[in-house]
Amino acid sequence: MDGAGNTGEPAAGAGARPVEVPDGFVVGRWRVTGYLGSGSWGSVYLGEAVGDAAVDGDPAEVALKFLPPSVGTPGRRALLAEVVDRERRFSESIEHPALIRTVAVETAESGDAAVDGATVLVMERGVSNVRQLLQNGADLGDGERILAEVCSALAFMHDAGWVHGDVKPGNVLLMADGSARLADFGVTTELDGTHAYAPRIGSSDYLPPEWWSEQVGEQGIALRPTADIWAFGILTHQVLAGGRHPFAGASPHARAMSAQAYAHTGEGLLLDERIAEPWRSLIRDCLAPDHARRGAVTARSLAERIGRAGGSGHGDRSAHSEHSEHGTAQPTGPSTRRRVLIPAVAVAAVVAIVAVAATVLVLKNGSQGKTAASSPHTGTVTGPAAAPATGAAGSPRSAPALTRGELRPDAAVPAEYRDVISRAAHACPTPEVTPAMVAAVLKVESGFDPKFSSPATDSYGIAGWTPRVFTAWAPGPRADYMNPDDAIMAAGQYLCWLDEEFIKEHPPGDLAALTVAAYDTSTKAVSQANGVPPNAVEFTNSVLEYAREYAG
Ligand SMILES: Nc1ncnc2c1ncn2[C@@H]1O[C@H](COP(=O)(O)OP(=O)(O)OP(=O)(O)O)[C@@H](O)[C@H]1O
Repeated sequence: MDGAGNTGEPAAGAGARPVEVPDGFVVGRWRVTGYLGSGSWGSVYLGEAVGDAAVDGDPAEVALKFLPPSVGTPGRRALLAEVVDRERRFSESIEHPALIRTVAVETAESGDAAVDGATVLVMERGVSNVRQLLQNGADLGDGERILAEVCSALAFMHDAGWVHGDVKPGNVLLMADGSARLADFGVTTELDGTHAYAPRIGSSDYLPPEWWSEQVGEQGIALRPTADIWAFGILTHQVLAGGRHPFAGASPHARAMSAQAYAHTGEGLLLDERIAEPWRSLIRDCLAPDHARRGAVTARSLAERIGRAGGSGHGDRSAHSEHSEHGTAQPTGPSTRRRVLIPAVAVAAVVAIVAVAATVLVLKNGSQGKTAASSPHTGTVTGPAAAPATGAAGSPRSAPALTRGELRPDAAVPAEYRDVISRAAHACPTPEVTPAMVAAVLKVESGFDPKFSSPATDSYGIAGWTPRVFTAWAPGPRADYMNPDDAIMAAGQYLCWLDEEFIKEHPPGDLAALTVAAYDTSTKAVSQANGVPPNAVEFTNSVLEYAREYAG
């Protein structure tokens, strides 16, 4: 299905709310009056100002985003703290008519243990978002103007030295007056030179191809304005083509693979025939396959092109009438709490509907392997790693038995994990990722111990996940690496991705072995070693041996 099927974000409102807040709950000068929806990190509620506590400039209605104080695993808590901090820093720094304004940041304190300590972002309230409109099949007749507004916000952010990092239809809110505003600044980050760094979080349908192979350093992954440009290209295509994504695939993961294939071959960009020039050429430029070529396309230049194409928004909203004619960020008068910076390209008016949503949160292990440090298997392997891997680059023995590796009924694989191991492997279309391979990885990683914990290597649970890496492959926003089902499904997905990468690249050597080696180290390490890197030989051989033993 064109529209709803591939906006890359799950249906709204499904599942438990990360933060349950009762109607009537008061935080700061706001009272909760209803529920709007939940995302990966928190829940958003409708709010109104409490009696005469409202101060000048407060909107009558607000959206209250509750970000929980301390839930989940240590890794998830750390990531959440970072998301909160980024939202706060950005909101307190800049303002623009096409950026959702954060009116206040509060901390919930009421004696309700489930809510107390939550950070609450008090925001202007949107009445709908572009994802909902596309999923509902609404006519986005005014799509060009919405795009103009989003682009003006991006140009402003980039000019002021910020990268949004999560541009997608669900983060383009539509206001009661019809105007569009960009929201959700949990990944937003300030540039330091040409780069900024962010946690490796994103919505896979909107991530540029190079994102998947970036190094993850101490500060996170490098994020450049070109990532926003790519995402804007995808967004533009979807807005102008009834929600259709420009890369083929039935899932966000598959479409991300298509985008990466396109980055290698230059083929596979499927522009919808409904889209007219000059929009087609604008999308093509935004979706230049590599960062370097995309670097020539600035959000400011796009805003100007859109203006020439007739999609430009114009007219100022009264509350934001102090503009720099040339788009140079500049502080205005005695702003109460925030530096107020306004750009040249302003905004206009549109549509509406209401609903809720949740987002795909993806994080991938690029160059560091599944664990940020070395795997915990060394010294714990009791399996028959007899014949060591050989060859200059540690090329392992081939593993013919792996390619049809269902689990033998008498294999020493705990019964309670067989079903999920099988599901995890069969979710992968490649022949190398089999139940036997997945089971063997678990055996070597943890000995099938769901409570496995190795703080020294930052790896935990049955699959030995490093928490921040797990987030990328987690089967859902609330998945837990200590939960065997979640950990095993994520391990299967990660193995699958690695195998698909090698299938595309055709490196020399046995694909199963390379996949296992990359699982322990990284695709980059395997490429550089032109085979199994020396430090992955023991792990790889152990896994292959167990896989043969387990295979029927
Ligand atoms: N300022 C707002 N006004 C109205 N609705 C909002 C506002 N901010 C968020 N929402 C809605 O609340 C829901 C949850 O939003 P939130 O930003 O937490 O998550 P998301 O963007 O859907 O997902 P993720 O956090 O995974 O990116 C969404 O339906 C979103 O449209």
